Amino acid sequence: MENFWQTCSAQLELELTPQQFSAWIKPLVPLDYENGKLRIAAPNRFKLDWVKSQFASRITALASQYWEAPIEVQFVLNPSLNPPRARPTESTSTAASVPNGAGAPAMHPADVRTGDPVTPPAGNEYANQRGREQSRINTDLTFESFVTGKANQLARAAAIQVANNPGVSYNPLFFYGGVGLGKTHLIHAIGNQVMADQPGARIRYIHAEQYVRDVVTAYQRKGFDDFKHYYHSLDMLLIDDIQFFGGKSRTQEEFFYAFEALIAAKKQIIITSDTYPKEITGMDDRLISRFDSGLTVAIEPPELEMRVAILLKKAKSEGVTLSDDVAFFVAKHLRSNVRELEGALRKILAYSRFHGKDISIDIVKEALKDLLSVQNRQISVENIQKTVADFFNIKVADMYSKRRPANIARPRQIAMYLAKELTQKSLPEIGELFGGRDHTTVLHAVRKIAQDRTKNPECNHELHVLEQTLKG
Ligand SMILES: Nc1ncnc2c1ncn2[C@@H]1O[C@H](COP(=O)(O)OP(=O)(O)OP(=O)(O)O)[C@@H](O)[C@H]1O
Repeated sequence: MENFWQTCSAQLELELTPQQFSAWIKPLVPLDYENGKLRIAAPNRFKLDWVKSQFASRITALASQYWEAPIEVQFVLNPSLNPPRARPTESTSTAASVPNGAGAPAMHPADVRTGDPVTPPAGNEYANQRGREQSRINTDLTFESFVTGKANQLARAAAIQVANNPGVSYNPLFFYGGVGLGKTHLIHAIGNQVMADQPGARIRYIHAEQYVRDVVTAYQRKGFDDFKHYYHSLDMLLIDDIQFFGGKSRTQEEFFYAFEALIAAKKQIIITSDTYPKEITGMDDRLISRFDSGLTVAIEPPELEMRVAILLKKAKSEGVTLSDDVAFFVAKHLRSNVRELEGALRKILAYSRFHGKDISIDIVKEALKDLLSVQNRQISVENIQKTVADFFNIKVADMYSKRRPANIARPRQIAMYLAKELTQKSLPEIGELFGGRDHTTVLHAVRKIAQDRTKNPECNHELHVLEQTLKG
């Protein structure tokens, strides 16, 4: 029983973020195991419900693997583990002076990904966390832990510039790019540096969804004065995934006032979004034009070498040395984003530890079986041809035809480029699949589109949309 729990927690520690592990798994206590039934105690109802909904199936799978038999896992409440403490009530919280975050008694579990505290703070804990909570900066997300490559070097340079001269150089600074490419990481890195340089600065990181919730709360409590006072008096506002404001006019209006006040006072604003300002749907034009009034920088999906560097660095920070061939194998197969790479690495480490085997390509194939088969299934040249043809409204047959009008030739070149980027096929193989074309034709297409992509934001955006569609 004890042995099982040690193995199981070691495994989960690898699979989860440190915050998740210490918030949800560490407080659990295994009670007993009998006739295929395992009982695990959670310290309170909140944790019990969350663990049940999020981790029960994983713990059950690990238990079944350990005992090599189907196991029923029961989660029970064990209040003696942690006597109930008084939760902060609204009157003891700072809801009025600090919207949501610090004021809300219970943090939404979704905030785990943003690095916000995951447990509802109580009593002294609450008081101790206040300073950190008010900025919500995740101290792990720094420039040092951010790997740079072609895909993000411009964004990083702009971030460093702004961190060195907040409110002066580019205001607002607007980062856009697909999911899991490091936008959140980069804005926390700026926040961390400014906090270190100016410990008294009033900095606030907030996810746009939380900002929307704050507006709703202010509305319900008739607390807009406090809301305005708080946001308008910040020294730096970092707002993540602003596309969530789309279609929410009251939120946009409040944000507009905050934006104007902060910019006028030369306070730095940094914004991230999954797309560039003009493409955000349901966003007021006056906000769009303001978003674009400082510096707008894209973060691209990482190239192969950068993916390898990220894997090596992340493995090293877990105390594991990954061989180059393993890192290249993973990086070649998982191309979409850094979050996916991190998840894959966690799986590999957990798998190798659980089975007591060194990490090799075979172990990686086993550990990532599901992930790799999904990738292989999704991205075939045929799939790319169909997706690109649909996107440009041409016939799939035009992908193989000899016709060369521009409205067909360009989508065909784009499809060839994507085939090279997203599949393992060689240039001659791709040529063959595009109506028996020579490999030099494919090479020309790949180079041309790669070049266009760096020069033409419109083209880059099209490719971005296509890549996201293909990766599902
Ligand atoms: N260049 C990088 N170097 C090191 N780690 C990175 C890099 N880019 C991203 N990461 C890591 O990948 C994970 C996802 O990154 P992040 O949350 O910043 O993505 P995002 O672009 O904000 O995505 P979303 O749009 O989904 O919010 C994080 O754990 C982050 O630390």
